[in-house]
Amino acid sequence: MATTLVGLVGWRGMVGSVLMDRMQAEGDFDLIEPMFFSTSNAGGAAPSMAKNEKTLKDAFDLGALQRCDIIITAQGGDYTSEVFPKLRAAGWKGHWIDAASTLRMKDDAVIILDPVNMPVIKNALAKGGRNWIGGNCTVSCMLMGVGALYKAGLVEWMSSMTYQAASGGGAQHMRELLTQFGTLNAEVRSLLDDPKSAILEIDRRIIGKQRSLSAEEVANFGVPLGGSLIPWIDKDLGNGVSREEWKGGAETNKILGIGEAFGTPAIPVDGFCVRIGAMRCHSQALTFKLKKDVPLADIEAMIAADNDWVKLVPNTREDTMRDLTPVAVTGTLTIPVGRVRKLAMGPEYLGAFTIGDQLLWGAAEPLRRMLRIIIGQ
Ligand SMILES: NC(=O)C1=CN([C@@H]2O[C@H](COP(=O)(O)OP(=O)(O)OC[C@H]3O[C@@H](n4cnc5c(N)ncnc54)[C@H](OP(=O)(O)O)[C@@H]3O)[C@@H](O)[C@H]2O)C=CC1
Ligand SMILES: N[C@@H](CC(=O)OP(=O)(O)O)C(=O)O
Repeated sequence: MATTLVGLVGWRGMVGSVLMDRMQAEGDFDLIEPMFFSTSNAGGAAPSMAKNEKTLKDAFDLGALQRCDIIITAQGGDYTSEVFPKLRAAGWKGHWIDAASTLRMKDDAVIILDPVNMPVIKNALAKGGRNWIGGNCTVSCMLMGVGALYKAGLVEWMSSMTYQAASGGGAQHMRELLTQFGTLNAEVRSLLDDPKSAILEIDRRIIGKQRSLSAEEVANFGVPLGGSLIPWIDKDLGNGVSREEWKGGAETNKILGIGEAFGTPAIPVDGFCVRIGAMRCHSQALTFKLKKDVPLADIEAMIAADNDWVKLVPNTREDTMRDLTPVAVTGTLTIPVGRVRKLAMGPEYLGAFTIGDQLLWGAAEPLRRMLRIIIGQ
């Protein structure tokens, strides 16, 4: 059988680079013939993973794209909006695997997170599905951690309070955060060097600096993030809900194959999404109302056994501080779930805290795994 020709668009961006690393680490390139595309450097040299197609193709060249059996894109929503409809209109029947949110809620698209929703993916594949979209990073990381409770039909509702990293906004946001930290540090460096300096003077200078950062210094986030937080992520839907918060409910249900579109009642999922000064891990505090009182040990066992990446962190101070932080999780596929305990509201109320690297399970990993599912490896 001819090797599957896979078009790669957005491979040098932040999500794309993580995707390339993972594909190389897992030997995915051994199974495919890659064709690399660019929106800015068509004709340039393709990266070292190229085999027969050694030059970059124009990412807007429908003819070149149509040659591909599968296209994986991490180029962004604008690219998807521009190219995808034209490709389908031109009769292209290949598989489209996409990191952007543009197509997620379309009826003919599946949000891919196979350790959680393999049955939904398999069912769509059997029916001829061809549009496979990575989920919102916060939702994907949450479901990798506590999907077991949903699969067991135990969740009446869930509320999540998130602590989302700068990387969710893109590379420039990560740079801006670090630049702000540097500016703030420089503002009080001499006072920090002097152990006898007054902390309230340091505090006064820091807030003064934060409030006077130039427009350039907050160009990406809009307001200071270093030493602060921003309780709004993504667009304002006009009803008091941010688009990131809306995705929590809409995407969780769609991933699980429940809700109106599937003829079953949706599970209410809601909360507040907050940007904090972490680099690339999204953390979230979860509150569940369970349908019944389940012993804590059974809940812990269910979570721990759900998939190969989830890691139950014992609810102790020491374990939490060692294993349940963005610093511990960054760059790994491990999804720790800790602080699991019954809440004071009653035996059906469960609390948990989970963290995921939003560029791995939150973006790149589901895409390369979908490629493997399609090619049957
Ligand atoms: N950031 C995130 O956390 C997540 C992002 N996504 C989605 O993934 C998509 C891409 O996001 P992200 O990877 O952050 O975007 P980037 O801005 O890092 O990359 C997007 C494209 O920008 C071009 N580009 C221009 N200058 C540079 C440069 N200096 N270095 C690298 N690339 C450059 C590249 O295209 P070219 O090579 O053609 O010039 C690249 O493919 C978005 O749709 C986003 O919604 C999904 C989940 C999480
Ligand atoms: N909105 C997420 C990142 C992201 O790209 O999400 P989505 O793939 O749903 O657009 C964040 O800012 O943390």
